Amino acid sequence: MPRFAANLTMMFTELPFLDRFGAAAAAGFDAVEYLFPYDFPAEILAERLQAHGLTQALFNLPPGDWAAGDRGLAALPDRAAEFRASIATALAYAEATGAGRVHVMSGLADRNDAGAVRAYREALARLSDAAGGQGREVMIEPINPRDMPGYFLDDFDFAADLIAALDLPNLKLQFDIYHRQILHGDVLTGLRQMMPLIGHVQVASVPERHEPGTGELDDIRVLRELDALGYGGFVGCEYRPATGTVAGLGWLRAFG
Ligand SMILES: O=C(O)C(=O)[C@@H](O)CO
Ligand SMILES: [Mg+2]
Repeated sequence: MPRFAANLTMMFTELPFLDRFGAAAAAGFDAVEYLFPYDFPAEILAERLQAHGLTQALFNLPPGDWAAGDRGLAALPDRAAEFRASIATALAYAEATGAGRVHVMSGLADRNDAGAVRAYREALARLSDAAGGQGREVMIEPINPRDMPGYFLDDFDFAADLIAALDLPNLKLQFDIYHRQILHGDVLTGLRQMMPLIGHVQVASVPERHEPGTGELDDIRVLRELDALGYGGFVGCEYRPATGTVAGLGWLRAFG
């Protein structure tokens, strides 16, 4: 059975960020993920994790200036120096929090631009090498253009082909079921084909991005397939609760 990680960027938003750790543990989670840890000292986050017996499943590298519209740096040739600096920042947080994997966002760029593709490949090789030295994995995640217009990595096959071509032992696919359904559909076949490449899974209903099982797809059936495929990693609950976070956790009971 996969282990479910509460996504503290989207869940428990009724509470201040640092209080979400305890709330997630009280709700039965033993792992958490979130977009970015950088607003808080790493030691404070580590203390929250330890106090509540939580595992840090994943977080993202610094994405550039999010408020100004940046959505990652990896495929941006003119931001390469900033990207290199962001590796050290992210890995210091990963070490302090014990996160076994980090997600690197590509940025907004044209996937048909050879310069962007070259920068992306170089960035992934550099990051994977640095993270691998600490025993950590690196995730890349295709994101749908409705949520993130202009995002470079917007195709699962492109991501899978790139991972295969780069052949880096710790570079993996972040398979977000929500993005997969919007981008391509054919979710079960995608999972079956790409399972050897998958290092992290996330789930939300389509199209509202609410609790699993409340949208157009039988998310519970999809999650059971993960089990059948022998997936033993984390599933990040990256959804916006429709009403309250705890009130909306009924779907988790299907998994005991
Ligand atoms: O949006 C998603 O889906 C994510 O997993 C984030 O890490 C990137 O915005
Ligand atoms: Mg996601």
